[in-house]
Amino acid sequence: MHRIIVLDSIAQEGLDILDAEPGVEYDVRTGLKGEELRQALSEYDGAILRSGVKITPESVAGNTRLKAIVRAGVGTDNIDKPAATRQGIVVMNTPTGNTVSTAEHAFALMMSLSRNIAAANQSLVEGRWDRKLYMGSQLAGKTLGIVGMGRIGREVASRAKAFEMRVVGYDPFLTEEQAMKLGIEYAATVDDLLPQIDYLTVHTPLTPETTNLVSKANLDKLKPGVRLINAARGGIYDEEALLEGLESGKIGGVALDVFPNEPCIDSPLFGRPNVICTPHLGASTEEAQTQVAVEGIHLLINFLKTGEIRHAVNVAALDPKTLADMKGFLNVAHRLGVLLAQWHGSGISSVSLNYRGEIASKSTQLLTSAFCAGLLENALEEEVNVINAEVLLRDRGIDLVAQQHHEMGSFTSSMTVEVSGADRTVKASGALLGHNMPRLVMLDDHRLESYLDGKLLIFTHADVPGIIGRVGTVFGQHNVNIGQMAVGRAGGKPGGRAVGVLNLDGVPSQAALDEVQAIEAIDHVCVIELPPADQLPAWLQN
Ligand SMILES: NC(=O)c1ccc[n+]([C@@H]2O[C@H](COP(=O)([O-])OP(=O)(O)OC[C@H]3O[C@@H](n4cnc5c(N)ncnc54)[C@H](O)[C@@H]3O)[C@@H](O)[C@H]2O)c1
Ligand SMILES: O=C(O)[C@H](O)COP(=O)(O)O
Repeated sequence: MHRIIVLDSIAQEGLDILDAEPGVEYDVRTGLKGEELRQALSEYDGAILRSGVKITPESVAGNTRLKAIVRAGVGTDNIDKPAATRQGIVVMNTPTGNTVSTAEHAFALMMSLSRNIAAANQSLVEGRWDRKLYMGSQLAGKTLGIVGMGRIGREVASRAKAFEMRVVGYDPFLTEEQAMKLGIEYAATVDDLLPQIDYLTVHTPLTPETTNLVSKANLDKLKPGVRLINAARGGIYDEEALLEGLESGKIGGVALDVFPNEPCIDSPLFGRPNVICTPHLGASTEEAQTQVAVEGIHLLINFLKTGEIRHAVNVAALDPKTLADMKGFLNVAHRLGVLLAQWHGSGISSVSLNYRGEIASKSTQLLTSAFCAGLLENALEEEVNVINAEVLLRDRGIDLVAQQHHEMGSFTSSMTVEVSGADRTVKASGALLGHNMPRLVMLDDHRLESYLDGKLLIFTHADVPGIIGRVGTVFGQHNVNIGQMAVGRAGGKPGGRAVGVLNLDGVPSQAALDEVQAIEAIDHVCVIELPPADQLPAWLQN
């Protein structure tokens, strides 16, 4: 049974899907924070929320159950993504469900500002008929600056064009050619855009670059009387600068839907002339809420039931077909990680992965994560999976490089991993037989073909006659059955170094290992425990 917690109020249509979904149960628990939120999250497999809940590092600390957090909306700035990633939790959003509603809200704010709708309404409510006081300004013929030409920015632009406005856009990913196609003018920088415009609307996330995009320092770049709209994130305009600009008359009006700290019920901007504020209502339409709730719930259910990852903001996407297609090789990658962690031992400082053949054109990023999960999983207290493995590895100062080679080697697909550190470098290659038979096909420079499961005894030795027989005799005497055996020679040539890999049915006693180690041609003996053949890591079990 997958358990889901709904942390914010979402549309009933989303809850209806949960009600009808077999194998899923859910609770709606809104208003949680602090320890109560941490405790609650540890009891569920998935969570869905809007902007009203803050997921901090403390909220997910020690959580070994939660696998996914879905934001029914766009901005995931209320979720500490590095903390979620470290905890192995996928964070997904619903990027398109509220685009049009938010664009319309930005537009509504712009129109309300230009025609004093809110203040004029209030004057009537208060019993005044102030026609002269509320002289407005027409949008047609005016210039609108849009910073952030993503989904919402583009919808605002197309509406502004319909209102016969001249539109100038800036976005680091907007090219002159794209601007032309959108029927807008291109600005190379925000500074180029600011002096030209009568209205400014921002549709970017809050980042170091967009914080205080309008500030006291650049007020003088604006045209007198400019009207500013923000339905993106609080903090993109410096509120002190807005106050100063309104005071001096440099700014003709301000409309805000978002605030640096929400909920915000007290601000020096509230109630001022030429200021309209709404309590983060951009996405609050029935249509948008239905879409984000339905999409968000589907994202959660699909992830929990099939492992499909869509619209993740902290990990690469993974559709069910790719997952099914790569399952066998993910298993190879994971087992190589478990093997090399033990074959190398402590002190790993770098990992280099090489993918060869058909697999090189697939999602090698995911294979790398699967390898890292295997490499770390027995060393770390916390749960390691494909979401957090790479971050946890890099956190430990381990360098990671991966390369793809599309030409085939001896196998249709293979991967080779070299692990170094503490004056030791070890190497292993893995391949897949059929759909689900992982094989070790090279260990250090020794070619071989060994199973990649269960208890292995690996021993390196001089390539001289009699070694295999003597090792077999030792295990026979100690009553440890050998299930399978593979041997390989360095460079494939006789008379040099060689390696033996035995699949054992039981763990050999120390006495048995000592006897093997005492065989003079043998220099290194190591017992390695891999998952049984039919056991997949939890993150690969869907
Ligand atoms: N008020 C609301 O209720 C509401 C609703 C939905 C979205 N939002 C917010 O609106 C914003 C935009 O949403 P979207 O769906 O259009 O996102 P989006 O990802 O489609 O677009 C964001 C755009 O911002 C651009 N950008 C990033 N840094 C920039 C910079 N320094 N200067 C200029 N452009 C920059 C990106 O290149 C991208 O094109 C987000 O912050 C989102 O959280 C608010
Ligand atoms: O980023 C978003 O999607 C908006 O800010 C909407 O937030 P909400 O879902 O809390 O209304």
